[in-house]
Amino acid sequence: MGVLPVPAEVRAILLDIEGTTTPIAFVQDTLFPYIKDNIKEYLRAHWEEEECQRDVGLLRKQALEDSSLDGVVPIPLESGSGEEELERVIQAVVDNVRWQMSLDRKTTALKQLQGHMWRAAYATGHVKGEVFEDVVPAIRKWREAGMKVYIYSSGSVEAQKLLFGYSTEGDILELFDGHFDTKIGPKVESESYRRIAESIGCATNNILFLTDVPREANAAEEADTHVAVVIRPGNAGLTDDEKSYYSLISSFTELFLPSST
Ligand SMILES: CSCCC(=O)C(=O)COP(=O)(O)O
Ligand SMILES: [Mg+2]
Repeated sequence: MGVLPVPAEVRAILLDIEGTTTPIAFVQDTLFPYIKDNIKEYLRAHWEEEECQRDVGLLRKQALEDSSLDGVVPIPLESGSGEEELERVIQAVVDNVRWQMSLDRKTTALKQLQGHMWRAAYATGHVKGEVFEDVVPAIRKWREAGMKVYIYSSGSVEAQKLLFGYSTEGDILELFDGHFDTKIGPKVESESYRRIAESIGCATNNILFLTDVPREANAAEEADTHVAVVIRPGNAGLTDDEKSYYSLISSFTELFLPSST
């Protein structure tokens, strides 16, 4: 096992979810199929609700922005009433969501709807959020050492709170000082890390960001944030250059805080 010393100026640890706190397989094989299998029924059941209409409105706007992309599915406005017309619009939403998911897009519109759909899956006990076994004990130790701990995931803040609120380790939301999603900006843009630092009330170099995705690490580093790339079972492989360039950890226990004993 390696040891990665955390620079003394780091005051906050910012965590990615998929591939970092949580197996990619849980997201790909449990969470995403739940959306694909249940979306049509969900839309039929919740269509009249304000939240559902807001989600559809966001998806429609995103589809317009995506209009130059290959395979995009536009979402028409309902013209008139009647079951057939409703089914036509719902089918367009279903096809749009399936198209976005086939490309693993991280649009806020898609992530908002997914977060709302997972609510029932977690609340009924159908799904429990998976976290790697080193995650909870390591975060507890970091917090005891005075470190702040935040989440930054493409999954919506609501989806993040469900995953950790209904996790295999119980409700572990108390471990986090705050949550960020794509509303602050995409994870592959350095400006997002500057905004996060501003929101936390620290400098970008007071933050250590842990992620499985080198493009995200690169964006954070451009903003002068410390980074380490996390290697977990099931994560995408790294190139030799990435392996030699980035600090790597395969467990949170490998982080060594200056004040740890
Ligand atoms: C918050 S659970 C859902 C995860 C998700 O939808 C996703 O896109 C994961 O992205 P991440 O930024 O955590 O790698
Ligand atoms: Mg990730």
